[in-house]
Amino acid sequence: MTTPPVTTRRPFGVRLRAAMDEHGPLCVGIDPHRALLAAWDLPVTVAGLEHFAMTCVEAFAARVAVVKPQSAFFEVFGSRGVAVLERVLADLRDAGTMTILDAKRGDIGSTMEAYAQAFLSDDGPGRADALTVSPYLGYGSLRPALDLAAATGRGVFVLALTSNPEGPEVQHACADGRSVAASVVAGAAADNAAAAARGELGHVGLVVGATVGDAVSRLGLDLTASAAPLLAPGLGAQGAGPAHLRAVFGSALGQVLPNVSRSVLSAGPSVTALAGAAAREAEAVRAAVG
Ligand SMILES: O=C(O)c1cc(=O)[nH]c(=O)n1[C@@H]1O[C@H](COP(=O)(O)O)[C@@H](O)[C@H]1O
Repeated sequence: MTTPPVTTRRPFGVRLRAAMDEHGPLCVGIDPHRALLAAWDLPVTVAGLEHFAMTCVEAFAARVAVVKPQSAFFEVFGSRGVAVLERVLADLRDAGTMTILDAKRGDIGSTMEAYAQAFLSDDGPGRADALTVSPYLGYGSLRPALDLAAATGRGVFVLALTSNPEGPEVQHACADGRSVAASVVAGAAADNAAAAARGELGHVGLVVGATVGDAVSRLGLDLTASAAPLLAPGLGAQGAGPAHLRAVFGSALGQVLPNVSRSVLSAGPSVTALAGAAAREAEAVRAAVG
């Protein structure tokens, strides 16, 4: 049996709550789409990627609660792109800004252990404050990531109701009288029980898109009791707005961390314009969830 690491870092949910209170509950994505590189007059090369990503770091570090780099847009450039991603994470860490690495990992437990080491351990090269993970090999297969996150003061965001139109065919499906999404929420609630008892957010977050309409109530998901931070993508480019949040999340509104990527990034390449767009979005979501 391996000895769990000892951390002096405060629990993820506590740190996230403090960041949301300080800056407003907003996560800004760094998603260097080819079209955005072109719109910023940058070449679709590693140098263009690096310029884009470092401009985002300058604009958002110490200004927003959380920054979420999307791994795919770095991986597409190969190992040099991944090196840029690691620099983004390191610079945000140095600035004291929380990060969610959006890599949506999920595999059998023994492989999940390696993903956990890579992204959630204190010496992982791609370490972030939290990692997005996919539960479709079974919630329990995520155990190495769930436990290492807890031990190192980090978190995970487990896909529950994703923002894309194809999600419901899997996530609304029922077995033994409950939906797949409900079983994911139940798993998070069990892992967050101690934090819930302290009145804190837990280390196991859930992804619930701002685009899912009435699915939370229709499927009977008790998000409030789960004490899960709720990452809510879908604002802006995917059609949802801050005004949709109340209807989607109801009494769990205080746990919601909305994400925006393209709609803020399209304000670039000016650092001032990017920071301004993020500040306006943070104000809009604070007003909507407050
Ligand atoms: O896990 C995610 O962040 C995520 C889950 C989901 O259900 N939907 C979703 O859009 N995302 C991510 O959130 C970001 C949304 O980007 P925009 O649509 O440009 O705001 C992308 O990086 C997506 O990969």
